[in-house]
Amino acid sequence: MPKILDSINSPSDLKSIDGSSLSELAAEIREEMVSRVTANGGHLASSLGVVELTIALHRVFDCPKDKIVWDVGHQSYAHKLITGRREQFSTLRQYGGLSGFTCRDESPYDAFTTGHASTSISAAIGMASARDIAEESFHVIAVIGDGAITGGMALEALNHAGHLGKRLIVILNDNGMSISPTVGAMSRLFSRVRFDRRYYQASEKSKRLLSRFSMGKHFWNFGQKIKGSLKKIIMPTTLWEEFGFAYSGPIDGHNINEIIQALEKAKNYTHKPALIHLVTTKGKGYAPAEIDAVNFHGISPKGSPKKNGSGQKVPSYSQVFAETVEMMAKGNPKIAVITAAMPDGYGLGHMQSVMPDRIFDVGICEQHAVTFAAGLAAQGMTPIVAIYSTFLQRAFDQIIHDVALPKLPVVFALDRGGIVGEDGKTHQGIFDLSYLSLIPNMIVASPKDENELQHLLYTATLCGSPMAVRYPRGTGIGVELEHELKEIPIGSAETLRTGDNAAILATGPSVSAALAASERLSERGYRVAVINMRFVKPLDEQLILDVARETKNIISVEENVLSGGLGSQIASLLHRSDVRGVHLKCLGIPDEFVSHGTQAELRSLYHLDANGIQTEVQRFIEANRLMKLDLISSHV
Ligand SMILES: Cc1ncc(C[n+]2csc(CCOP(=O)(O)OP(=O)(O)O)c2C)c(N)n1
Ligand SMILES: CC(=O)[C@@H](O)[C@H](O)COP(=O)(O)O
Ligand SMILES: [Mg+2]
Repeated sequence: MPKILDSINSPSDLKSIDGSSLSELAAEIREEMVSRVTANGGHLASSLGVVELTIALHRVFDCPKDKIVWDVGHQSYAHKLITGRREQFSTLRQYGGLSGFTCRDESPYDAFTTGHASTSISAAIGMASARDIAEESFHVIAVIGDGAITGGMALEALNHAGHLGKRLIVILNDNGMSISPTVGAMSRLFSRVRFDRRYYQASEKSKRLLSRFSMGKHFWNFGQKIKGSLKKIIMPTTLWEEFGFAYSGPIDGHNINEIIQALEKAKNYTHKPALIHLVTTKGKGYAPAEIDAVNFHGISPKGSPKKNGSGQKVPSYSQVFAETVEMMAKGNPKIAVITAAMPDGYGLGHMQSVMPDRIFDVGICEQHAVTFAAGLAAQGMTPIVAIYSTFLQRAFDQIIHDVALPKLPVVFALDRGGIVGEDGKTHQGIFDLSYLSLIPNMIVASPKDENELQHLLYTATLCGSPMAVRYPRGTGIGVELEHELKEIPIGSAETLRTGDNAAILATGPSVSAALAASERLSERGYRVAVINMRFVKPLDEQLILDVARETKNIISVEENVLSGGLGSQIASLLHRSDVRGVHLKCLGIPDEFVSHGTQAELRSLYHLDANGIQTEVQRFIEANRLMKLDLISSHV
């Protein structure tokens, strides 16, 4: 039987189908998402939860003239399917394929480029303000989850929106979940509204009462008063109305007709922003995701786990981080861990269950997380801030002003440093070595393997300065984990292989790739040293200058932008040390955003895998040899 979805090539096709077929369409969209995402990986549960909302939005509004801003954008799969990208949907998150988030370059229906949380309301107010200045008349709708709305930016934006009083619709998609269950006082308030049957009943009763009183203005006012006092009994403050929004909810977010009615009503608020509170189920319609929304938030394509030399499963860097931190916290009562809504990504579930008072999940609030950690450190604690490399960008000033300037000993554990893969441009952790190294008092380290990760974390808790340890997404390289934690001298590099033709100075996961490249080069007669630059700041200056003088050919390798990273710091060292006749080649990410694809594909693209490094080093040595020969012959 032909599918309704196959006939939807744009939102106008959706508008032309009969209202009674919309539930069937929702089921088809879910089927398509489940089959593709379980095969290729991606963010499944969030997208499943907003299928009815997406259909309702595209029925009621006229995109791309009207603007829908999806917060984070990880829930936009149904939107992509409806807005002309159905045929490319199988390429989602693959190299050259569709992005996993909304992206202005990808489609005119993607009003805003997203990936990081809590931006939607700010962007939507900006669009609404531009519209009003230009005297245009489209609608702007921000769709934000109960997790993302706890982010500082969202709260700042609500404050601004209430002040401006512009026409704008905010849809709160409340499913009780961030990646893990949503935390915080706001989420407590939402769950009271969600689960308090009295509120539903009270609002139903007040609706009936109001309809009776609707004959005259006097009665209408009286009815509003009753409604107001009922709300006050159940919700101590009518939060949204106090913020200056017209509030409607809670609404069943899986009932298309109810959503459509609420949207139609919200369209008519012309001098005030409107907020619609939808209650949805994360993972809706796919039992495994409804039961386990945490693990179905984002899923990987099926793959077999990597094994180490003795056939055991190789742990991920995140697992090693979590085990090390828990072990250190057991022996040191000063250690506390702070996560910004990512306990699962960091593997902190076990520690949360056995030491709940030593882990603080602050919600999607990276800026607050950092200054909160500074407060802990100011009182003698040793806080470990566990924030992915890309999300820590949010807290740049907090790192400088609240941590580094007073030299508070805060440990930053940056998971997902370097190339992360399928999440793409918004999520690659390729700026951290630069943005952290430029900050005075900051120590920046990156382990060559999972064993060194645990030692560097231990070192960070002892060093008495702010220190960042950045490590990659995925499994370790399969080395044995030493049982005793060791302190590594700050700023010390490590020579892993000697050689006098060239020296590769690599950091993080690039070290093992450099070792493999050097081994292959030795088979071709090249003697190439490999140095593990486990500290990017401070650099082991003496070792670098020694190998530079000996080999004359230095190649730096890092999964970071070239600007301000390891290579540029080595260049600056060579320059200020006045070392003559040394050639330097820097491998890393050029001045561009790195798209989505597998980590292997992207490393290969930027010549950051063993093959790429081998080719680059060989070419570099040969070019410099030729140059030397040229110089000699021109002198003869
Ligand atoms: C600044 C930032 N911090 C953390 C994340 C990681 N993250 C992505 S989605 C998400 C949960 C969002 O929850 P919610 O907004 O309620 O959406 P839901 O998945 O429940 O639909 C988190 C923590 C992010 N994308 N951006
Ligand atoms: C949408 C988002 O920001 C997160 O879900 C992120 O994709 C998680 O990344 P990991 O899968 O690497 O934990
Ligand atoms: Mg949510």
